[in-house]
Amino acid sequence: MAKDKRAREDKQAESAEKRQKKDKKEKKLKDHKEKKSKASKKEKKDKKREKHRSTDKPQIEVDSAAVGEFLKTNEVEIEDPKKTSVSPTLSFDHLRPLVDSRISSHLDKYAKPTPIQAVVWPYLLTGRDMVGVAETGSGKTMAFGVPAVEHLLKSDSKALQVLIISPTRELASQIYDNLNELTTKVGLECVCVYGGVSKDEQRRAVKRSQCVIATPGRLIDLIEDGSISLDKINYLVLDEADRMLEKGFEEDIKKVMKLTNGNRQTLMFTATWPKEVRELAMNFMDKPVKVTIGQRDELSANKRIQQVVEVVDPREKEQKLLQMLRKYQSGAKKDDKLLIFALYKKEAARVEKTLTYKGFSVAALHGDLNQAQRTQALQDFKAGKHNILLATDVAARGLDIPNVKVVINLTFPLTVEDYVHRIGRTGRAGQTGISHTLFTEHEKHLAGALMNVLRGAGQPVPEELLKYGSHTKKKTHGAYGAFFKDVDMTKKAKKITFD
Ligand SMILES: Nc1ncnc2c1ncn2[C@@H]1O[C@H](COP(=O)(O)OP(=O)(O)OP(=O)(O)O)[C@@H](O)[C@H]1O
Repeated sequence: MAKDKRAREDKQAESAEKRQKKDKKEKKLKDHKEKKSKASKKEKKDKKREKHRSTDKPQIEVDSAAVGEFLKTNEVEIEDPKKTSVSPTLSFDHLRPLVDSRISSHLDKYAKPTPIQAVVWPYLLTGRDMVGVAETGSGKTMAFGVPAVEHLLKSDSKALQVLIISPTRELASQIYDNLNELTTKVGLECVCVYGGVSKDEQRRAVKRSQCVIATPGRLIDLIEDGSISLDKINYLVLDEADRMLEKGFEEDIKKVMKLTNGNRQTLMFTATWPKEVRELAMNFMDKPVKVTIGQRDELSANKRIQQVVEVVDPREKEQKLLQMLRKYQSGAKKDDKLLIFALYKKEAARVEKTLTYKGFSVAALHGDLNQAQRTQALQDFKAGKHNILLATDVAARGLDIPNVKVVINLTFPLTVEDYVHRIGRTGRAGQTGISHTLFTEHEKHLAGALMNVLRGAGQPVPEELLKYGSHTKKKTHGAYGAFFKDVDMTKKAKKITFD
């Protein structure tokens, strides 16, 4: 009996083992099939993506010696994991065969592409993901804007496909103005979506647009109330990308990215690209080309800006400010445009009052003002109605205000990246400019990083700055992202309102 039982058990064990082996084999086969089908789906997707993006017009042969010279003089660095061979569009003649004639004719107002435009256009027009780093005022808006419009023209769909995200309302509005000229010309529509103003018109415009320029807060509001859908977005730009990836915006960006088309082309543009945000950036891109103009991976300022740094006692700052204003707006320079940066909203409001009282013509731009006041201040400064603008870091990035001759840093910003952006409001599009910075012991932890920027741009380092040593406090991921954030002031207060 026992023998029979054991034999039965042996048989059962044997068939269980056989079944297990069979299951294993079947699972392996199934996995293999799934993998294969996934790979072929991806291949098809990639092919479709390339086909959709690639240009079929013949490219003009570019003189390789001229290209070599161009890359060298402009200190161009290109890191391309796919090692694609493309020639920069050194002139608009090189661009013309690659884009719709209405786009190239729109650019006729310029003599030639700026270096960042020349290098990134050929890559972007073939659908590559991109990190583009180039100095302030070097034409990055059109660097991503021209391929965006060409991308839309190549598409058969009239759906919302291009999304450009910016950290501030004023910058979103400026990008909109730039792109709207171009999209109107080619029969497409753009919409600008930002907080502080009514949503109704934005909702209506979204319905008929192919391109949206947005600040993250209002964009998410419109997504949540069902007024905007991102599932067809297949060309996405983060302008001021390092700021957009900082704490404060990071979660919003992650949310937005998830809702866009998985097949999307992703672009990140900025003048400063700190190491702290690079890893996060890579999560959103597929083998991006990285183009750097004149930076060599270091934080660097526009070399056409003369940088003056004065180390002062914090109590002397306002006195010094008055001296500077007299100096920079004297005689023939009396109508020169001057931008003063404060760090805090209250500080900006107080100094504006003092200067107005002393007879200066000042406009103010900071987060304690409502959107209408902010827009008016910027407009008045641009139009020359006021020749001084007193602002917080809401105006530090991206704003392209013609003829700002001098930038004054009354209070040093929280990071040296912000310093580079602030002073970059002058010396734009090939012009020169002056920045004058008051530096106090409160900022001594930034002295080392500031000295590096000064040296990198061939600017003098004041003796008094040296006394703080070259100690550089490492920038933390959330250093300023949490400090500045545009919030919708029409919304009930459920978020903390930063400047
Ligand atoms: N090819 C060109 N030639 C001359 N000027 C140009 C060209 N392309 C753009 N510009 C002008 O250069 C100025 C600066 O451009 P833009 O605002 O795009 O700079 P940016 O690189 O984005 O600067 P920031 O880093 O401060 O945001 C604008 O006034 C723009 O009209």
